[in-house]
Amino acid sequence: MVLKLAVQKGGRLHEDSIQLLKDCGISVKNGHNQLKSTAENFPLEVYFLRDDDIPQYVEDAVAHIGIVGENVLLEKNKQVDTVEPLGFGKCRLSFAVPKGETYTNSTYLQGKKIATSYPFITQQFLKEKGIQAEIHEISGSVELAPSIGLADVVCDLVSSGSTLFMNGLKEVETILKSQAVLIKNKGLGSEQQQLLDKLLFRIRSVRKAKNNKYILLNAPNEALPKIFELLPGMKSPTVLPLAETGWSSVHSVLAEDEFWEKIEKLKQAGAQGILVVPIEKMIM
Ligand SMILES: Nc1ncnc2c1ncn2[C@@H]1O[C@H](COP(=O)(O)OP(=O)(O)OP(=O)(O)O)[C@@H](O)[C@H]1O
Ligand SMILES: O=P(O)(O)OC[C@H]1O[C@H](OP(=O)(O)OP(=O)(O)O)[C@H](O)[C@@H]1O
Ligand SMILES: [Mg+2]
Repeated sequence: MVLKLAVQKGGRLHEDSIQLLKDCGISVKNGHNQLKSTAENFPLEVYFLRDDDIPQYVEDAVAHIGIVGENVLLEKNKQVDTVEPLGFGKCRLSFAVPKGETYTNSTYLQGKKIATSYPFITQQFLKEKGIQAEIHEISGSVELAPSIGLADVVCDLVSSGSTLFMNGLKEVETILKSQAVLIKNKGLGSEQQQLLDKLLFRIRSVRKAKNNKYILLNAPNEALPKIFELLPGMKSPTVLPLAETGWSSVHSVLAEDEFWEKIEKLKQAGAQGILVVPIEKMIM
């Protein structure tokens, strides 16, 4: 019994997908042009595919699970379950217009010609807003469309915005925020579900660890109550006496997103010699 996983063959999600497996202790070798690989130390078979095909493969149970962007998942509109967001491949699907244009709201799009690789999502948005527009589907280099007279507007993926900028366009409306997600077939057997649960446990431990830091600091004992308030830790902070009397070392875990704010407050409360180290795995 193996779990079959579909990942992107190349492109934006490939490396992060393989790295995630690696962080989960699963090594997958994929040589050049190799489209299938078996993990060495987990009952996992990996298929390397165009991302567009992944939802269909998972719906059909050719692959039990897959890693794909939410943008592709929504566009393909297949019957699969989303299991877990994976925190990479973050981007948004937005309308963009030539930078000299004035766009106040979506009524601007009425009667316009829109170039996109996401005709289904774009059409849904227009329908919700009651707008009639012409959608011109193209599979790549969408940002070029206005400058060569193919369209008035584009609806495409944006991350840093540099592709839009380089093509004289400006982002005017975001219709979807996306990241890579783990999807699964709706009718998984119990053995595959068990393997998926095992994999998911590892993925969650890895992701939790990435979102947290281990913090060590020294503080005078009278500052400890204030410091405990700032550092609840996984259960409660670890406190060890320092060789110098009246001082302690405090160890705890801190969420990445509240990191800088907390560090300031800890310093104000009397913390010194603060060390922050990455956590490799975090099992709750
Ligand atoms: N600029 C970006 N920053 C971050 N994530 C992105 C960016 N562009 C795309 N993505 C995400 O990565 C996914 C794959 O993007 P990529 O450009 O590699 O797709 P593709 O060219 O369609 O590849 P394929 O050859 O597999 O069809 C997208 O569907 C999206 O979820
Ligand atoms: O806002 P930015 O950071 O510039 O990123 C946006 C660009 O990234 C993606 O294309 P990608 O570079 O993956 O090439 P592709 O269109 O050939 O897949 C997307 O289709 C945009 O063109
Ligand atoms: Mg694709």
